[in-house]
Amino acid sequence: MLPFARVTVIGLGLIGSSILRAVRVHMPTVRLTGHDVDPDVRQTVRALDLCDDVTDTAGAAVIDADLVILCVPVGIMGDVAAGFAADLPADAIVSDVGSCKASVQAALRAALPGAIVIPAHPVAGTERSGPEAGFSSLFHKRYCIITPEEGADETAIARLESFWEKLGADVERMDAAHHDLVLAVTSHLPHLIAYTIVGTASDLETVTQSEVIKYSAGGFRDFTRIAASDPTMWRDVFLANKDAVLEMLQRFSEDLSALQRAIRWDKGDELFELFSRTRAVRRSIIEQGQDDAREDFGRTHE
Ligand SMILES: NC(=O)c1ccc[n+]([C@@H]2O[C@H](COP(=O)([O-])OP(=O)(O)OC[C@H]3O[C@@H](n4cnc5c(N)ncnc54)[C@H](O)[C@@H]3O)[C@@H](O)[C@H]2O)c1
Ligand SMILES: O=C(O)C(=O)C[C@]1(C(=O)O)C=C[C@@H](O)C=C1
Repeated sequence: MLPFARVTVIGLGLIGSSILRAVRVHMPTVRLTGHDVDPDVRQTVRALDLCDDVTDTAGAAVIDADLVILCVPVGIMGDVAAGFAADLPADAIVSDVGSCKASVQAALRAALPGAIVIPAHPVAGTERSGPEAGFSSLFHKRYCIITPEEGADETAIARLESFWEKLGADVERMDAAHHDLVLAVTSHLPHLIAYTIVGTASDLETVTQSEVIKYSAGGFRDFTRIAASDPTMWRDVFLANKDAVLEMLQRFSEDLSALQRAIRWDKGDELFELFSRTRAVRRSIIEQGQDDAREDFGRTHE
């Protein structure tokens, strides 16, 4: 049995359009409605025929929905929800895909008093954005973390879990604050480091006469992929998950200083020990099969 018959997606970029495509593949009888604030995006989604209806307002998109998923940048989730609050059916479940959860949860709760809100985060994405960047297998074998508030309706949680499982995701539950700490180190800090290193290299271009870009090989290239990620999305994530990111950044800075000291004082054994530990982390990720989907993605889309 299908968990929902009428699904509305608000924000039709990479993640929103991937959800539409995945629902079409895995639950083809579901009626899909989409809305995006950008008329060009709405036009593209219509041309790609990704859903049954594309509406010009958020209110019109939610009016007969039984699941509404917000796929907009985390900094505007609350405003977008407030914009459709008056049109939301009382029994509709509202969810989101935001990359951090505590602040989004609070914003949705404030914008939609009395509504059934079950936040979620599919831990799957790419550096690309917009409706043309989406693809139906994005969530396949990737985690989707659901962060229900204490006391949230178990039936609603189970329906949302079933929805994500049907899209191919492995669903886990987590407390929102814990989610934000974990993702600060596994996702947000790596993006911050990539933005920094590519920014530093590009500042150095005048000194190195463009050789940084010219000779950029494997390592730097990998960083440039991450550093090409959407500026609006990531500005919002860092501001919305400020406390957890700053805490992880503090730890990272201390570890970087220790590494700096080890290099200065020729402590080769310390460097070797760290690099051996990090190699083991990579191996255990591969052994758990966590990297397969990403490698498939790279082959298809680069
Ligand atoms: N990109 C990733 O790797 C990734 C992964 C998991 C979760 N997320 C989360 O998914 C959400 C969307 O990210 P994305 O990568 O799809 O971004 P995107 O830029 O591809 O799409 C966002 C869409 O939201 C629309 N939008 C902006 N303001 C709006 C408004 N007021 N009303 C309606 N639509 C509006 C934009 O026009 C755009 O089409 C973010 O919250 C992000 O944190 C992203
Ligand atoms: O692969 C990428 O490009 C991503 O950045 C995806 C990624 C991640 O950091 O893993 C980015 C943000 C999300 O909220 C979830 C997934």
